[in-house]
Amino acid sequence: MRLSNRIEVPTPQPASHNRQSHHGSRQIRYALFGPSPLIFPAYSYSFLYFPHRIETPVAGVAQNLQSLLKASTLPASPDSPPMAATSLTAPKLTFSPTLQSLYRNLTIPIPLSSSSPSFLSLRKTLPSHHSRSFSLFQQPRRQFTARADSDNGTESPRQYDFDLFTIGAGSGGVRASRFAANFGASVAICELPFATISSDTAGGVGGTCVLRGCVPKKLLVYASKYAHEFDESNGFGWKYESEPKHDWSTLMANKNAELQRLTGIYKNILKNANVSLIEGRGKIVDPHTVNVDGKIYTARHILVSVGGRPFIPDIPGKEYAIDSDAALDLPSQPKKIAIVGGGYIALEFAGIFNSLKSEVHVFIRQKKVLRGFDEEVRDFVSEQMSLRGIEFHTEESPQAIVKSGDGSLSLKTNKGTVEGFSHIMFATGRKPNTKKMFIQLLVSYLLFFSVVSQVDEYSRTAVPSIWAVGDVTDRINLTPVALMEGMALAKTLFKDEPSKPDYRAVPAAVFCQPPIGNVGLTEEQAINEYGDVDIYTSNFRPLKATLSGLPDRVFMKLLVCAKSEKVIGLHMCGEDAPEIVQGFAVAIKAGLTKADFDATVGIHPTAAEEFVTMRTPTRKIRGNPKSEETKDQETKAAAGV
Ligand SMILES: NC(=O)C1=CN([C@@H]2O[C@H](COP(=O)(O)OP(=O)(O)OC[C@H]3O[C@@H](n4cnc5c(N)ncnc54)[C@H](OP(=O)(O)O)[C@@H]3O)[C@@H](O)[C@H]2O)C=CC1
Ligand SMILES: N[C@@H](CCC(=O)N[C@@H](CSSC[C@H](NC(=O)CC[C@H](N)C(=O)O)C(=O)NCC(=O)O)C(=O)NCC(=O)O)C(=O)O
Repeated sequence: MRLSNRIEVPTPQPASHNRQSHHGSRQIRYALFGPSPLIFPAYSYSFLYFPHRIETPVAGVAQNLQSLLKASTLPASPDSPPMAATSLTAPKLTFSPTLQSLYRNLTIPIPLSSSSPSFLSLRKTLPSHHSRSFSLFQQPRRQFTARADSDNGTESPRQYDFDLFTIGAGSGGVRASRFAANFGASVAICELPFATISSDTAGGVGGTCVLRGCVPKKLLVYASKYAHEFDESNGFGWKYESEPKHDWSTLMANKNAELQRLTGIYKNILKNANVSLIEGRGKIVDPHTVNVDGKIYTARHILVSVGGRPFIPDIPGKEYAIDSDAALDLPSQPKKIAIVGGGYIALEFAGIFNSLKSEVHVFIRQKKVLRGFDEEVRDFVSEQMSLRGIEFHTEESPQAIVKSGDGSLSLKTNKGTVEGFSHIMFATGRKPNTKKMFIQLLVSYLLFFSVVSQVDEYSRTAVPSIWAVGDVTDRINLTPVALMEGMALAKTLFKDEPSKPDYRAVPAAVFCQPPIGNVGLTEEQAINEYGDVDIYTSNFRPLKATLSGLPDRVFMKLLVCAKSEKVIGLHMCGEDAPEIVQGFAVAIKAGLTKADFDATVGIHPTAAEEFVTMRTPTRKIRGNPKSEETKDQETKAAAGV
């Protein structure tokens, strides 16, 4: 699509509304419901306004607001980028009673009237050294005069340095930026310099997936899986003169070289897409301004795609613990490791270290691993992992880590103390990486409470010009989902095609050993949602295990809605599960029925063929005792009986 010289923000419309085309500002009125600071966007065409007095209990924020007011008296830079010809009034925010009362409790009165320096007037008043950075990005690309919001329904054109400024060059940020640029927008993206371990000063183009998550993790999974394959090979006649040995430092060096290559590739992807890459930490100054290490950039839209960082609970001795960033880049392989947590990351690393012959203990605070997964899969995977030598400590919560004189670590839990660890890893979830991007001034205040993680269906935050995608938001934290969100946002903003990411039937995998793949509902969810569900399961010894002699098994499960006969959930734990489930996810997404599965010829001999040859339900769940009778009647009626 082409962009005219005047960009209009395609304002997402709720499904029930017809999209309206008009020249006035399309605004979102935010309503705060109840005491919770969740902000729900309610679409309307009224203007947003700032309250006349803003007081804040957050000293830092108040100070920032005061500094802004002070800074606004600085003389305008002679080389400032061209400002809009028409002077602009502040955008107006309509605050709900809850937010208004929040503000009433603030302590320092700060006048913000229409005549006060506003976010939009700030740009004129920046010191010259800030503005100079602009010239770096005066590339020979099309200049767009974006429309600015005004408070009388007429439009005042305003120029920004960029149409889109993205903070964070991970999967979601890169995807949104490069497609926005493809659609004709001028785009900049900022990211911290590369390092294998993230910190307040290091990150790298590529983000979590490429540098500290999916990709290096999968490389370590590949490395470790050989051990199981060596074990399997004996039964097939392979003999080794000596036990194969693994060299951890070779793996780390090769993995890090690949990460260097990939971060370079991602820089090139951005360059080729005409996206300006700015190295440094981005902070939002106001709804249209980003500060990157002291340089100021304005943008019609700001995208927050800063991802997440590992979270370690605050217990004594936590400084001795490592997180997944460190675990991916250890100088030496752990001899004996405790892994706290029973989620994706915990199980994947347990598999890696166990296969590489470290002694692995997993501490989970519940009875089972993988909360939220299908119950049978949860049981099956922990049985299989235990058979491979991992020791699970259930219902044990970490209380402290103690370092002994010999350097070894002990983990104290509610049930006792386990000693002698070379490493203790916490895989206890991840938190949005917003701590240091704060984001000064009122915006930070709003974002702090509404949190970037609370976005609407189009990824819009509480501030209309600020958007967020990927792990920083509280949605499904998976790379392909961030890619989908980034792409949808680029279409919404720059392709005149308002697009909502579709979270139905998102397939997922856990690369533990054996791995898990799933798509659709768990048994529990299926029964809650549909009541009457036919459950097909298969728990079998795969062909490979017959000669390998290893106790490996495979578990597969199909959930079928008894009424519609659609397959509404598909689960597998066993070799190649992620590869197999990716294909079947198409069938689930397309809403195919059990009859469609049955009509598909299997590929023999494969594990995957089981999914099309499960003939008899293992059990039928009937929430409504009459439903079977009703179904029979419907079938008879349809058949004209
Ligand atoms: N293959 C993939 O696609 C991968 C995806 N990811 C993504 O990254 C996200 C983060 O992964 P991960 O860190 O494993 O997070 P998860 O949310 O998957 O798991 C966190 C685990 O830590 C436990 N836990 C949390 N707090 C504490 C505590 N204070 N004490 C003890 N245990 C605690 C949780 O227990 P409880 O259940 O009791 O809350 C849970 O078992 C995942 O949700 C996923 O979206 C990560 C890796 C791979
Ligand atoms: N799936 C294959 C390929 C893996 C792959 O996609 N490798 C990525 C690196 S990490 S993966 C990083 C991730 N890419 C993807 O997830 C690609 C997914 C899919 N191909 C798609 O287009 O949607 C991402 O952050 N994308 C941002 C964006 O695309 O805007 C790559 O770029 N390789 C180039 C090379 O090796 O030379 C495999 O497992 O072997």
